[in-house]
Amino acid sequence: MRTITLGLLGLGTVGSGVVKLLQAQQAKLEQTAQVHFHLKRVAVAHLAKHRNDPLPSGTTLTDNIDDVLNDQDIQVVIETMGTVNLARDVIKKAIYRGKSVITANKDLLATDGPQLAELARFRHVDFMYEASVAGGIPILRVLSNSLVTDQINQITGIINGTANYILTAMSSAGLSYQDALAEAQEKGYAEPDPTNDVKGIDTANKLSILSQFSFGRALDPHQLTVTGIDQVCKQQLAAASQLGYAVKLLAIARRKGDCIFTFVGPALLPQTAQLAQIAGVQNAIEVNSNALGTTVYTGPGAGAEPTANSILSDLVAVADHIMNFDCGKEFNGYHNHLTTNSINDLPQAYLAVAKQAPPVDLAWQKTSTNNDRWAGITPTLSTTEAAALQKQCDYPLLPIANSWSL
Ligand SMILES: NC(=O)C1=CN([C@@H]2O[C@H](COP(=O)(O)OP(=O)(O)OC[C@H]3O[C@@H](n4cnc5c(N)ncnc54)[C@H](OP(=O)(O)O)[C@@H]3O)[C@@H](O)[C@H]2O)C=CC1
Ligand SMILES: N[C@@H](CC=O)C(=O)O
Repeated sequence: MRTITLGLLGLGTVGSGVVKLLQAQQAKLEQTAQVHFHLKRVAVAHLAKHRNDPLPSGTTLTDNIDDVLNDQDIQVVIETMGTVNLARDVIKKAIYRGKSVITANKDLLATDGPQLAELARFRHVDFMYEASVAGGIPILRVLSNSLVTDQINQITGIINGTANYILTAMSSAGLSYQDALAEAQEKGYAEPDPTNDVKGIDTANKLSILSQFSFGRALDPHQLTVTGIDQVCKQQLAAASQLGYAVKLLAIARRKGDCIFTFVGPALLPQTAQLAQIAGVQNAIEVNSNALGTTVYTGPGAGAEPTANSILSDLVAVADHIMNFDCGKEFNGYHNHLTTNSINDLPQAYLAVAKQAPPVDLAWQKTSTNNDRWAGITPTLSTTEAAALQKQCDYPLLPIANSWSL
């Protein structure tokens, strides 16, 4: 059996998951791919750090990334370090040296994905990143393979495990925001710096990748209007629940003609909606398309083994291409010229929470009181009307998902 030699960059939550699963599923992997995988080198930042699991025999640990890049035996580099600038440099070098690359680094993909994909195509190597969106859910392959002949109209996702874990823990277990975040960090769901998780930036980065696979157009995350969950408080969650809604950090991209309308932020879903049931670290992506109608893909959105599983599914695909001298095809070769717009600018309904009752001239659909606070679901408001109402509320207005008309 032929051997494919691997190099791994990073041995944290995801990297150690890769090593563990590679060992545990070695026999099945080798039978499926008809290849023996040899993990030759693993690069880390801190050589002396205590590691729970020993590396397989024949694998060496280094704190010099060049040991991996300069090793001519290594055909596939798996990048699980994170960071943008260092990872970009390293991945470019690996590609230039004829190595295929697998990464879970959505921050890098959101900024440099198209350029790196182009470079890999030019150098006839593979560049794959199934694990970059929704951890263990194989959503990118579903979009690029299974739905290739379907026309996608809208994708709606809960695609940050940390944020969903925090919102669930705050609303169901009554945890404080800080305690819920600490739990998500301890379980390895959060990024080393969780700012991107809680501020919606990680969600925006993943939506950019999903949009590329759904509509052939990656989004520029810097041009998206993005709101996080760091301002969502228990009073809003309780009010939403009393009124029959759940608050979720949603990513939405909807195609209308030649435009993609986007939304990234906390929003209310009716408690009966399928996405409202997604709890803890689970993620979900609802796809609305012409041929299939509505399909929903759910699973763990973060964590060592789910993410490693997605990385190793990429490895099987890369191995197949190496064996068949067929590397260099784009992971998703669909490209379209589309403009973008923000759903936030459309008239929509909101959850408003205020100390005093709101102006009586608005036809409130539902109201309730919550301790000393008043809460209600507004009718559809223009952005000007919403801004005026916001001045009377002590918490940010939260939009009702899909109340906008497009
Ligand atoms: N955690 C998750 O559930 C998911 C994470 N991802 C992505 O996967 C990537 C890794 O995340 P995660 O495993 O959580 O991160 P961790 O912080 O747990 O691990 C990072 C690893 O990279 C190593 N590293 C950092 N800098 C360098 C360097 N300069 N040279 C060599 N090694 C270095 C660290 O070494 P050392 O151990 O010595 O400190 C560590 O082993 C990120 O891009 C993240 O966004 C994607 C999906 C899910
Ligand atoms: N921090 C991320 C990890 C996976 O991408 C998350 O919580 O979803």
